[in-house]
Amino acid sequence: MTDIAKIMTLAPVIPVLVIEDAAHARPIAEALVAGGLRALEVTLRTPAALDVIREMAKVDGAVVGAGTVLNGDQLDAAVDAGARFIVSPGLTKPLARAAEKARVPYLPGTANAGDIMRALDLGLTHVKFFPAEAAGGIAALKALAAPFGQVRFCPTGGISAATAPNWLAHPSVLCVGGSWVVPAGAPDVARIQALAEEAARLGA
Ligand SMILES: O=C(O)C(=O)C[C@H](O)[C@H](O)COP(=O)(O)O
Repeated sequence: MTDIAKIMTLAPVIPVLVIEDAAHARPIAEALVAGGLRALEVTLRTPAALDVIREMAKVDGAVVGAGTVLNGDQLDAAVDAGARFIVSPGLTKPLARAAEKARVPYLPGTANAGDIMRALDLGLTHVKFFPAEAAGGIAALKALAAPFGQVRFCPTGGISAATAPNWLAHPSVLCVGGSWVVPAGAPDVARIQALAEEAARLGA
């Protein structure tokens, strides 16, 4: 199983996907991969999410993960559906243990020094910084990165194509996450591919 560092370095941006209709899954994943984004985070926020993971997992080049995973049952369901990595908005010990048991790469959300220390206690050095803008923005990330030199971040939450380069410029940031690459509603695959191409060039 690929480790989370490899997944975080496949591209500068992990698109965060909220997809209502499993019929949209494959065309969206194909457009994202064609645009250069391979790690795709399907949030478990819609009833279709597990079917979306199943469909996207069939797309060549896509490395499909599950986001908004809140507990071990959801983690197991996502892995059964084909998720190859797991993302959560926060960090709990039971979820970290479930990821370890399932041997699936796991990116937990952290927002402050205590969260990061709990992640380190659990052997997790690669974390999300969420909600990135609301939790203090780049100034907060810089302050947190100083005492945690070994930690690598994926800031997510409130980031756009315009602000992503500022985050990616920080040496502790391997990638950013964001929902801007796939606008809500019926998919416009040409537009999604163009947004993915732009995102794939960020930080280059
Ligand atoms: O729930 C999770 O596991 C998450 O990953 C949270 C998402 O990353 C953010 O909600 C995306 O934030 P926006 O790009 O501002 O829409």
